[in-house]
Amino acid sequence: MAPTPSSKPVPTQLTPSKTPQSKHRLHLPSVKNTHPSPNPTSAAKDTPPAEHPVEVIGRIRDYPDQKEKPFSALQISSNGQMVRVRTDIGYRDFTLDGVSVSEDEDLDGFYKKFVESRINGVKLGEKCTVMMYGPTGSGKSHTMFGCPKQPGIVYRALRDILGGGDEENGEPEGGLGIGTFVQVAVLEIYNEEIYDLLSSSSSGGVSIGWPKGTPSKVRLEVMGGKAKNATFISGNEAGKISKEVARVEKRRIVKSTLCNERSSRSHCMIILDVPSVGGRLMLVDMAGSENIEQAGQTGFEAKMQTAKINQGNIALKRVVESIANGDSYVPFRDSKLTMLLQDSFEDDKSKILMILCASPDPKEMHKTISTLEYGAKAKCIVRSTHTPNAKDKEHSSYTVLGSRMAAMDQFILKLQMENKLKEKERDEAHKELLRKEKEVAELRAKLELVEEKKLVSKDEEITSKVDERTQILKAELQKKLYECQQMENEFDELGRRMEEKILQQQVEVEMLRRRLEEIETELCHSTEKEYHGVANDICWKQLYSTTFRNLSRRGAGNGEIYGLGEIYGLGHGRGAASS
Ligand SMILES: Nc1ncnc2c1ncn2[C@@H]1O[C@H](COP(=O)(O)OP(=O)(O)OP(=O)(O)O)[C@@H](O)[C@H]1O
Repeated sequence: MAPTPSSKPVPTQLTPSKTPQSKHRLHLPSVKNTHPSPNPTSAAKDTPPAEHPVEVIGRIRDYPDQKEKPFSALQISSNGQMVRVRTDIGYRDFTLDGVSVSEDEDLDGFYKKFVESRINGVKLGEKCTVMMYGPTGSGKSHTMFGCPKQPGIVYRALRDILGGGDEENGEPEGGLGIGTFVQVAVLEIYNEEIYDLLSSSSSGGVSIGWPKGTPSKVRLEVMGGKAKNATFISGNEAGKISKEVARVEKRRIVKSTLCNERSSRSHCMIILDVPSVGGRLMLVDMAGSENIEQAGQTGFEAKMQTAKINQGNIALKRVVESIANGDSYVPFRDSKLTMLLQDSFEDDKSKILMILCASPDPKEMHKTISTLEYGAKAKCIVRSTHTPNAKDKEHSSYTVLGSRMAAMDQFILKLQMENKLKEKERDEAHKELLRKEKEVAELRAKLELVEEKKLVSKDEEITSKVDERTQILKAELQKKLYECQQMENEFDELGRRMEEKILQQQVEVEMLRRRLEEIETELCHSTEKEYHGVANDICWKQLYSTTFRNLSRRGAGNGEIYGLGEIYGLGHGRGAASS
């Protein structure tokens, strides 16, 4: 565990400097660190041992210009718990829980010495808030986020909680770099508004100080000390979550001031939850605590901005003072920053590690003194378990009730406003619904129309197909009829020609028969004659029988046409017959 004022006694003797090379080291008589409460009533005899929930560590940055180092305005006691600030008229000493000089102790050493034990506590279920406080350019963001060579608290804490590998050496621990499951939210508080840096909404947000086309930031409200509806990234891979945090951290609003070329104009809050054990780590990089003139801000708007940025710092200062003074009312509601930090101060299980950043430059002396004064006040915060007397009780309950009522009034007012907004949203949603319903009805009607048209066109299609088919069939029928007609005509022609032939043959046969008769008659006449009769008779009889044999064998009955020559056996072919 990191040293706490109550747990680590401060040596009363001078101790030799362990790091003689440091020009900040000084042999100072150590002050007994008794943490006297500024409220004398709380220092009663029977008061139980007080707990100091705020541990204050000083971190002195390097000289901005390494070549021309001015004489340091700061000196650190050998026990590393006291800072002496040299002023023109003397010096002022501040006792803290630890002081680290960047020149002697790099970020790794600083983390291991003052932060690591807190992070280990979170892994076991503790709640811890680490906040960076100091003027602009004093090294708050450097300590919190680091630089390419040295990762800052944020990335070291992520690696330690998630159990990732040694990224510096490029070696994953356990080979995978995977560990405890965490949920991380990244918020920005600018101009008294909370923005969700993880949200990538492209609408409904605002994009201030951010190039066109990049997703705008989403504004959040505080509800019950927490940012309502904040986006979380969750997982167990340190590398992935670190990359995402580094990416969105760049979305913070920065501006060049006299004191810092890239000055954070907003407070940045990284909230890391370890759900398995109920641990919570809040890392807060606050905007510079400079005043308007020192920041070199000119113009009404710029001054107003710086004033608003300072509102968080001033409110936190008042909160610290109120708690340290033991006031019954603590003005947490004075700024968004303090509203979100209320749990860190009020939850008995929560611890705060306040890192005061300061420059050794004598020109920054006044800012350094103011920062250290603030730290000294924070160190005075005690959490006692004392039981107040009746009068105290009555007074405090009256004040508490009053403040609670005021807070409730504010809450009711806010709820009423939210209600009105919701009603407006509901009305708009209703109107939208009606509009959509109308659209749906119109679309339905259109659909029905299209379907009807489809049906009609289907009928038409069928009819046209039937017509087409009918036409084809008709054409085929016509063709067949024509062919039949042709065949009939041919048949008729053939029949007619056959009849003609038969007729012709009958005529020829008749002629032949008559000729035969004539021949027979002639033959009969000739029988009466003596000599000539026998031979001729035989000859004509032979001719007669041959002719009739031929006729009966190849007669006109088979459709063939023969000439007379052929019938008489005198020659072949039609030519012969016709001649
Ligand atoms: N210990 C250090 N070693 C080296 N450089 C440092 C150290 N501390 C701060 N710086 C450098 O000084 C410059 C200002 O530091 P940084 O931005 O961290 O200041 P800051 O306190 O966060 O200022 P602001 O409030 O304006 O944002 C940066 O360029 C940073 O890298």
